[in-house]
Order: sequence, then structure tokens, then C-alpha cells
Amino acid sequence: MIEFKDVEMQYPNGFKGLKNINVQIAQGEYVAVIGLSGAGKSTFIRCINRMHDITKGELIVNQTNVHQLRGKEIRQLRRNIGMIFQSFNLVTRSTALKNVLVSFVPEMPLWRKLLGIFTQEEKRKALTALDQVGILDKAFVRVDQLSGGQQQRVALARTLAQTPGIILADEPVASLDPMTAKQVMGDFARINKEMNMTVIMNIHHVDLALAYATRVIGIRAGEIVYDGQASDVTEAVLSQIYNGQQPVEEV
Ligand SMILES: Nc1ncnc2c1ncn2[C@@H]1O[C@H](COP(=O)(O)OP(=O)(O)OP(=O)(O)O)[C@@H](O)[C@H]1O
Repeated sequence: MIEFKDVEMQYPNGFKGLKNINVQIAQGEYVAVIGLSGAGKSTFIRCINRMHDITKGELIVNQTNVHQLRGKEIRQLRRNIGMIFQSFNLVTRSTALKNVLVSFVPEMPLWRKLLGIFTQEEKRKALTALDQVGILDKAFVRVDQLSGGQQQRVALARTLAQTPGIILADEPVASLDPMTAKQVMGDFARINKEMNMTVIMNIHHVDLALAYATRVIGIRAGEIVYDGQASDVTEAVLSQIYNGQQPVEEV
């Protein structure tokens, strides 16, 4: 369970990125966070894994008050929260498998880190993760020889290998072509269902958000202006979230 209680997040320059945020997200939900550029979507998800610090209120993740965590405790929190970015963040000259194995490095003893030695169990887990996103056959292919969609799947596999309870995804399909974007959205949906992982995704494409997520949170100028089932989102709701402007619909 993720719970925001009267949360505010103020940037060091005084700008309030988030205001009066009250929301609960249960384990296993698939939430799309939508809103205009600059509305506060990234700020919202980045508070959850302490990439940003809230400045008022409480943010509780699985009974832990995130704001009170220090050093090692923040690393422990992040072990349970995978993060996927638009830009994949992969080592492109390494193979898909090596990129997934990277997820084990923080837990490894120093000598294994230095020598780059992974156990059979770690290799098995990494291959299983690649299999879960349908690219096991690419395990030994260098990432720079993969398509954008395949690269995003490697990033997803790297996160899965970490077996997090929560996946935060910041515009994960923004740089993919329409067909591939749908496939990757489908991957997230399948993982969400089959593994009961919570998925919280910032996304510009409203059509994709409504087709794949079960819940939609609409943010406008740092505040939640809609929170409900994706199936209940109407034109009027979109107009409220997007301030009367046109959301991105076609992919
Ligand atoms: N470091 C910062 N200092 C001050 N203001 C910031 C900082 N980072 C972001 N902001 C502001 O906070 C607001 C929310 O930014 P955020 O990145 O969360 O928006 P977003 O909804 O994710 O936008 P986009 O869809 O373009 O990624 C924006 O107005 C932005 O200019």
C-alpha cells in the first residue's frame, strides 16, 4: 500500500510541484498518471522512491514513512521499487543478459562485484526475467543491436529480476512507435496481473492509459483533479485534467 497524506513537495526555488495530495494505492493496482506537461506527474512518482523529498505531510510505503528513511534504509526501500525510464538506461555495448544481471550488483559482496562474477542462481533469475518479457532469445545479443521496444523490455526484465513489489514507470513508451508502445503496455499489464506488482506509470498518451491501466490519476498544476477507474474517464474529465487543452490521443 502506498499512501500520500496531505503531501506537498516544494522545489528548492520555492515552486510547489505537488499540493494537497491525498491518495491510497493498493498492492497490485495499475495506475496511469496523466496531465499536461509540467503538471507534476514525474514529481508525484519520484516522491515514492525518495528521488524527491516531500516537504509537508506523510508518504507511507508498505507501513514505512518514506520521509524518515536515511542512507541504507533508502536503498532498502528502492530494492522493492523498480524504476523504468523513457531512455531505458542500459549499457548498450553489453548483452541483454549482462544488463539484467546488473540488478544484482548492489547486493553482491565486493569481491564478486570487482570480478564481475554472478552465481548460477542469479543467471537463472536474469534469464527467467528475460523470458517473462518475451526476449529470452536475445539474452546474448548486444543491446545496441536491439530495437527500441526490445531495449525497453530489457529494462523491464532488469527491474523484474529485482522482484520489486512496485514498478514506477516514467513515460516508458514515449520514444517507441505506436505498435511497439502497445506491446510494451501489454507487458506491463501482464506483469501487473500475473505477478501482482503495483504499476504506477506517467504517460502522455491518453488512449494507451485508458486501454491498459485500471485506474487513472489526473494531475493539474500539482494537484489531483481526478482519481477513478479508467473506464469512468469521460471527455469532461479529460477537459478538467487538461485544462480544456487537447491531450495526446493518437499513437
Ligand atoms: N528542480 C526543479 N526546480 C524547480 N521546479 C521544478 C524542478 N523540476 C521540475 N520543476 C517544475 O515542477 C513542475 C512539475 O514538473 P514534472 O517534471 O513533475 O512535470 P510532468 O508532469 O512530469 O511533466 P512532463 O510531462 O513534461 O514530464 C514543472 O512546472 C517543472 O517546471
